[in-house]
Amino acid sequence: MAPSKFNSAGEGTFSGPMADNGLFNANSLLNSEKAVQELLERSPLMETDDHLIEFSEALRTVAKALRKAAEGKAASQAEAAEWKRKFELERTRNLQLEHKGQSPVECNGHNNKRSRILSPQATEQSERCCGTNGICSHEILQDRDIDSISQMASKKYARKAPFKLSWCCNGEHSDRHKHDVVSFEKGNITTAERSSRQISLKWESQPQTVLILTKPNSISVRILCFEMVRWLREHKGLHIYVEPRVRSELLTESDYYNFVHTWKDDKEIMLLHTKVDLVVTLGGDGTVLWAASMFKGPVPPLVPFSLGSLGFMTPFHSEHYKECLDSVLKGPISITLRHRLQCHVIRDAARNEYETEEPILVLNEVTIDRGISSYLTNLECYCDSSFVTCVQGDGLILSTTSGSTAYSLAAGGSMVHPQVPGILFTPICPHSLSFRPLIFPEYVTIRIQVPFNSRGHAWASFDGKDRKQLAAGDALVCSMAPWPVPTACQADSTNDFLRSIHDGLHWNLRKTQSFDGPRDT
Ligand SMILES: NC(=O)c1ccc[n+]([C@@H]2O[C@H](COP(=O)([O-])OP(=O)(O)OC[C@H]3O[C@@H](n4cnc5c(N)ncnc54)[C@H](O)[C@@H]3O)[C@@H](O)[C@H]2O)c1
Ligand SMILES: Nc1ncnc2c1ncn2[C@@H]1O[C@H](COP(=O)(O)OP(=O)(O)OP(=O)(O)O)[C@@H](O)[C@H]1O
Repeated sequence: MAPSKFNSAGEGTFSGPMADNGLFNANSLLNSEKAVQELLERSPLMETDDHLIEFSEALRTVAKALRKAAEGKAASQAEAAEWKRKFELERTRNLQLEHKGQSPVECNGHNNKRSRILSPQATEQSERCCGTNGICSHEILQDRDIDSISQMASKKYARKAPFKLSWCCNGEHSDRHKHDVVSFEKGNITTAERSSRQISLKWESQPQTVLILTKPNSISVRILCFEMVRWLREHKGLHIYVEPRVRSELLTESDYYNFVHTWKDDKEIMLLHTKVDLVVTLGGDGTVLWAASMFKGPVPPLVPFSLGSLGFMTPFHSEHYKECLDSVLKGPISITLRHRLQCHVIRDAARNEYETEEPILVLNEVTIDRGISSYLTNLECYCDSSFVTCVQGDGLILSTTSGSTAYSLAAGGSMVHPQVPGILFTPICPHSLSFRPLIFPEYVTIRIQVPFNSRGHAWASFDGKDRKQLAAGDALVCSMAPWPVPTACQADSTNDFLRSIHDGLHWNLRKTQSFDGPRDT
């Protein structure tokens, strides 16, 4: 019987009596007399074991040597990379100083033969980076040998292909170089600004006019409004605007409130931002959304007082309204620039785009859903000129980062800090297991198209209001609006955001694990 190459466990065995590594194939040896003979003639088993031990020892030594060599190589590569990095840093810094017309900073090393002029700033820098007795990269990198490396490097640097960066806006290339955002001096791309950072508002002259917007049908809001109007007039001497409804309420209360201004029509509302220094809201998040919706263009700074149940965007407590308003009117105040989305509904029936519908600005989100239709929505989504996906489900939310804690969150979108510029793309009940939410950068334009073969209509709603029907062939085009909503912070943007997700949503609240129990020894 021919010996099998595999044993019953599926492991490979050797077909010959003696395998390459010196191990025996027991089956073939037992089945062959010749093999037994051979075995007897060969060295005893004991001796073979000794050889094996010797061989494995030798292998271990070789492996050790190889490992040592590899470790040594990795260490020297890391060291070389570190020196290269320091060298590049130093060279860039010197080039920048040369560019500004200053001589490069030199360190005052103890054994340095070259004469070096040290500015107090440079000495301070040297002491900070290496201590008075240490060796620092500045010192070593400016020795003669390194100078020649530097010359070589600058020769190499001169061969680097030059380039320019330009910015593309709405499909058109602009030659304007955004040096304020990204610099690209001599082939090195560096980001200067990554986002709008924490913004502080400082009044250059005393605010004169305040608009107070209130949640309707709330007694506590009405009482606070009466009180606040009187205080702002008597203690701050401010002009006060309120909605026509509120003015009637004030006048019903007393003729005293005759000084309060209001408006008659939409035309006057359009001009409000030119008259009003500050907007105060008394209500919940809905009142902030309401206030934002009144301004179709620039929005004055908003001071939102919390008189609702949740209050993600309302960090000020109404009990302390005098202290809060005092400090806001004095300034400076930290503000959160809340980006808005600008939405256009484009009707297939219209002769040209933007013909009939005014753009709508949203602070939270625009939602396209199936409304009362019982059919699955079918929405084709494009980002600039690229096809994104087809939404088949209950609908889609295009949200700002401020709105990330509202409907988008309920639909599974991520929470995003409101200062992050971006557009959240969150499906509502998608009929697909793999449809995860996306976040697009702020410069894109998103187009949601109801296909011509759609079974039902879709409905768009803007910050939960103003529902508009979208028929087959209609589209909604959405991009970042140029007018954000500046809201005053209680502390700062990040602190307020974290406080709202902790207090409002009880985010990641869990009982702390007790100290006693199993632990690592
Ligand atoms: N399933 C949901 O979670 C759901 C459904 C519909 C609408 N909404 C949200 O309601 C908003 C309209 O608010 P409203 O007060 O006029 O209606 P509303 O009175 O129905 O209140 C909706 C709730 O959403 C909260 N909210 C609003 N904006 C928020 C934000 N940016 N972050 C966290 N929570 C926020 C409000 O405080 C309120 O508790 C819509 O823009 C939408 O985001 C949520
Ligand atoms: N000045 C206003 N005029 C008309 N409607 C308003 C005005 N202010 C707020 N609203 C609407 O009233 C509704 C409730 O407002 P808001 O969310 O501020 O109060 P709330 O529901 O008590 O607060 P919360 O949602 O935190 O519980 C919202 O739909 C909002 O759009």
